[in-house]
Amino acid sequence: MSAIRVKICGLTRPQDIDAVVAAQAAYGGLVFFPKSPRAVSIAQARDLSLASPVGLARVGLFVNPDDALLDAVLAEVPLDILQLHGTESPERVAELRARHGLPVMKAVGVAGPEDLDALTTYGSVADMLLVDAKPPRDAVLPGGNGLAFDWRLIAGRRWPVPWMLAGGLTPDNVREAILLTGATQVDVSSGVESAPGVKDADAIARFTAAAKG
Ligand SMILES: O=C(O)c1ccccc1N[C@@H]1O[C@H](COP(=O)(O)O)[C@@H](O)[C@H]1O
Repeated sequence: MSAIRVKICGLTRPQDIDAVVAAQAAYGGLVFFPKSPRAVSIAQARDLSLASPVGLARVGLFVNPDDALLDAVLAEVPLDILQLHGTESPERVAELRARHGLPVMKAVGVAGPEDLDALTTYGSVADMLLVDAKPPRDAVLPGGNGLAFDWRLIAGRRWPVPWMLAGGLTPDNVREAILLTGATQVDVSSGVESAPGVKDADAIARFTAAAKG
């Protein structure tokens, strides 16, 4: 069996959970960022979380969340991992990890070699790293833009914690990305959609099959 673990991010409907489970993805992501076309309400997220089978890790994606938002979500929605996709400092990552008792995956945007130091810094406070493309300066979303970075920048790089590769991955390029970077975990959002915010079950199946080789 392949050791590659796949995260499908931005699930909004019960049939998305079915597709993720059928494709044997390891993680399902729920987006708590109102500007995203994939944003879910707390009620929606609760239903999706409760419909997730044991074995599918439920990841809550937040962008610079304040304590009130996290408290409101976590009071209602069972989550297994917090994904921080904003400009949270290392101190804030450590604080949220301790405060909520959940593993934290910190996203770090990469565009050039100068961005790699941040991975080392966050690798000492987070439980997992998400190595994503740095968003364009004028982007509305800090992720989920379907934008890839130059994978050669991290080829063969390792950090003290597990990590996932993200950014512009698709069923057509994920295998090459894995082979080039050595990633054992991959994350996708827009690359498995038929329209912004609408997941495509067939694309999810093709993505996971390609990732797992
Ligand atoms: O998916 C979103 O809408 C989103 C919003 C805000 C921050 C991050 C978001 N998604 C994450 O971005 C990466 C890459 O996405 P894509 O595959 O390039 O579309 C992925 O890690 C998502 O978890």
